[in-house]
Amino acid sequence: MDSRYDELYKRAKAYGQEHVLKFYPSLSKTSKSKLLDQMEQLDFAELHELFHHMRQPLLGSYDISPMEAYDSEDYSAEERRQFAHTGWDQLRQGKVAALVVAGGQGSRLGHEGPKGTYNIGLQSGKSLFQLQAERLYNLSRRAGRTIPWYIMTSPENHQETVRYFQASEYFGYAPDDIFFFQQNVLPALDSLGRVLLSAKDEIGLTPSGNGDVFASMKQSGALDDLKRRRVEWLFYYNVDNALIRVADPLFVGVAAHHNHPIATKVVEKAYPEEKVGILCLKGGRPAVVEYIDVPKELMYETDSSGQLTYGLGNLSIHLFRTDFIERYADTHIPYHAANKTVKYIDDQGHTVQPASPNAFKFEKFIFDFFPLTERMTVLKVRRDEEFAPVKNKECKDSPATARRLVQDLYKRWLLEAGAAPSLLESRDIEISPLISYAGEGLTPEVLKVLLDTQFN
Ligand SMILES: CC(=O)N[C@H]1[C@@H](OP(=O)(O)O)O[C@H](CO)[C@@H](O)[C@@H]1O
Repeated sequence: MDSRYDELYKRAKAYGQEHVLKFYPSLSKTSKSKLLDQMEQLDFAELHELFHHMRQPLLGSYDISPMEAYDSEDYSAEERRQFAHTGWDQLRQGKVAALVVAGGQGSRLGHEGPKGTYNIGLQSGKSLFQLQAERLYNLSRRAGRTIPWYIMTSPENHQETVRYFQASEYFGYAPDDIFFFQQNVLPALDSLGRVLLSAKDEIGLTPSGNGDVFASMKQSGALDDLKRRRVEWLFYYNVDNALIRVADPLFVGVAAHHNHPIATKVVEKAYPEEKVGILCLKGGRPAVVEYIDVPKELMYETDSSGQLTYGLGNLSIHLFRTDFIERYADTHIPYHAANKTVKYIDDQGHTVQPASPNAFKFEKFIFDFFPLTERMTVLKVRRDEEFAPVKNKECKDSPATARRLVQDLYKRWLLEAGAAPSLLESRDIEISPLISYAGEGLTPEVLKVLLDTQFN
């Protein structure tokens, strides 16, 4: 055995994890060094700490109070104009970039491949990535300046994502203006806190959550790139929202006007059990309580007007000021533990596929950065204009519901632009984001072309 092995064995043993080397003697030379490389990346002390502290409840209902939000529907036409003007100014000056967290696979939707490559079934067959790219392209063209796009993948889908963009010629983007980087990973632990092996020569690793995004940006050079470009606002969003208004100028304008380090968009929850986190104050500071953690009594609590007291749903649409990211990229935010079913290799070397949860996965959540600022801008928007999540194969938040939401919005835009209702009654017309970002620009000429090309 070599000295590298000895050193790592000692390190692992100090934390009761030496079983990961159980099959080492029987491994090939390549497998041996692969396993040792993996071990070198592990922080055994951190894993120990994580396991032994996760049982303490992360939050209780004490300390939580409702939060105030600006309602975009309450803005006058003049205010909207002003905010949009400010936002466009920021875009024109190159002060805005977009960041999509896209580490997930489409497996829950029955799609083999990165979730962003999933097509929700619009006539055009455009993928989620393509819809986003075209919205960004539309804004970039009008701003006279490309909006840099940061794409966080996972080790599982990185190559496929990059290849997909290459094959699509980056949807018209200059490859230099898209920055791919991978999210961090860490091992899953069994009920005794032992690291699980996914093969005799491999430690099972799972993504460490969207809350690690700034750390990953820093490690990958994406943060330096952001600074080099003098970006001031980073528009953060989830890959799975088919109606995402990427880099929305109005939102940027509102955020820049108030100039708190973070701004976020919310919607009124559709029903109390909806699987969205809730925006609130915790100990007087901005926070999100994730849906799995919301205590029942808070979930159903209503105010004197019958509205949910905690009804501000988190859309995963945030703006972060770059100086905030820089300052806090290395700050430790807590891990959330989840009990999951994880396939593993047992001590005899057999593959085990458990029938019930056997392991803990650990994730950081992006919104745990919120309490680091005393105040943030919260903007309530219209759900039917901005939120069409694709999470499940069927029923709620599925491709079918998302597609309906997208088509209904297009229909409203067309009606507002003067299309005859009878024309749209039983048919869907798709509006390319290259033509309209948020319903603008649908002149009679454009309408005519749209109707002609899609009806004939
Ligand atoms: C950790 C995290 O970011 N959770 C977010 C995120 O949920 P997921 O179920 O992880 O997609 O997106 C939701 C909106 O789609 C938001 O309500 C929730 O709080």
